Amino acid sequence: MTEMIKVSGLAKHFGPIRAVDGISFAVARGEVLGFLGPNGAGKSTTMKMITGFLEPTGGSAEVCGFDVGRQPIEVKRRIGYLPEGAPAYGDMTPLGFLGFCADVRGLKGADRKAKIEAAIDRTTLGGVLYQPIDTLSKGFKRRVGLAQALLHDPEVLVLDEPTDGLDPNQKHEVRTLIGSMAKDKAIIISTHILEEVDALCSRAVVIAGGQIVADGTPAELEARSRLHNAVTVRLKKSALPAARKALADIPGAAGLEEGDGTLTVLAQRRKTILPAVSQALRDADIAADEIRLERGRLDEVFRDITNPKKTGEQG
Ligand SMILES: Nc1ncnc2c1ncn2[C@@H]1O[C@H](COP(=O)(O)OP(=O)(O)OP(=O)(O)O)[C@@H](O)[C@H]1O
Repeated sequence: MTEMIKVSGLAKHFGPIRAVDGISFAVARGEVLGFLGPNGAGKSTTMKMITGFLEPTGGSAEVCGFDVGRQPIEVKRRIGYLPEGAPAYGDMTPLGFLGFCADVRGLKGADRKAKIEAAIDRTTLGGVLYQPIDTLSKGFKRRVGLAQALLHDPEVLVLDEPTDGLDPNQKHEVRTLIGSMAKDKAIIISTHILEEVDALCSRAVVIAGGQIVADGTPAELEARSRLHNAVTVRLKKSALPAARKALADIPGAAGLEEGDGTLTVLAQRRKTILPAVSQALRDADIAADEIRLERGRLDEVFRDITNPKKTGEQG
């Protein structure tokens, strides 16, 4: 596993505010790391330090083996950054802006032309190349920001809320684009959207109050959910009382919850209860409309681990 991004004890304090408070993690080639956290958790500040836009108060960040503080040019050559809100020069056209970015990056001649064309292609900007960026829709503005980040085909991408404010189709397009690039790059995206983590990320780091509170695959995080391995049974209302009785004493169960026409049998950690639930219903001659095994819910886990006042069952 090649580590492309390595963050060690990184910290940023703004006076008394500990925006980032000593975080460490690494991202390998082929990984899409989802950076998750509530507002003000420190996601953007961390990204600004990894990309060299903000100097850390403590700790260090490395990109492709180069230290962000000591070797900033080497780092900037290898990194593409979409800052929060995808800022660009509004009176430039996308073509003018990408040309400007190519010049700043020192691209020349045929290589410059080919890289601009490739970035336009990947972000489907062809139809708006000559329209001032200020007059573009939010979705197209975001694509201009992405095109700028991809322009030099960097090995590392840091994308701050790349799908924020986009409509569902645009979100899907941007996710597909990021997914298509994942194989040979290391990518960090920050997001509030948990389904994005499921759809796109191989790993999620959850940050709250400037500190890492969870780090694992989406499946590992879902396994920390109260609902992980629970079984939900949908029934006709008339069958509910009998089902409640039949499901009251399942081996390995941790409780029974009732929803609208559903009963959910919670499972004790690492216990499989689906066969026993099906058997109990059969034994009582109860026909269920649906029996569903729950994977666990990322949103529930996220709320639990980022809200210290609430105590959830955590592994
Ligand atoms: N330049 C600054 N001066 C003072 N405080 C700052 C500065 N930049 C960020 N902060 C504070 O640092 C904390 C972390 O902010 P940051 O923008 O990194 O959070 P975030 O996780 O990206 O939040 P969001 O999801 O809302 O974008 C917040 O309390 C914020 O107010």
